[in-house]
Amino acid sequence: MADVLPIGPLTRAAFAPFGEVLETDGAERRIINEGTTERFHALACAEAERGGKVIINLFRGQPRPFPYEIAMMERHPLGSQAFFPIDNRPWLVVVAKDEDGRPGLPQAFLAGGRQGVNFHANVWHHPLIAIDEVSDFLVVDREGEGDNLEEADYPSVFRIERDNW
Ligand SMILES: NC(=O)N[C@@H](O)C(=O)O
Ligand code: NI
Repeated sequence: MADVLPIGPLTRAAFAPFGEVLETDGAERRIINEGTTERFHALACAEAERGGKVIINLFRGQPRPFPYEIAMMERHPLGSQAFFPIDNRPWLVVVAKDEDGRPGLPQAFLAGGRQGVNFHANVWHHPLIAIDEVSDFLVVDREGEGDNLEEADYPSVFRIERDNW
């Protein structure tokens, strides 16, 4: 019987061990362009180790079927990876602490439609989980030499129920 994962709200404090939450609340706000624009400054810094370059992508995520099974995690040792939803729809973020080179217990967060995340380099996370509809995301991550993808399967799956948030 798969363990059902609790799903918590995405907050800066809860997500701090894994990276930053990208949102306007609590951000450094600068008024620019003769007062016509608010700049929410430096929400996170992109990392691109070993001479890699930071690239900007669009991801179009197919909605995951629920109940959804978390059976694996991945991480990017050489760079960070940031996701920001374009369609203003909620999505799921699943991360885990490292335990001797393997992902520990998954931690699931429900992200709002105006909340993004920046996974720090080498942080275990599940690949993009879109909910209910095809969803587009702006993604900032690293391109360059070296193997920037490490994957790990869990010995048993964890389940995410649709009515669990
Ligand atoms: N593979 C890829 O570019 N995407 C994953 O890293 C992901 O976290 O979705
Ligand atoms: Ni990734």
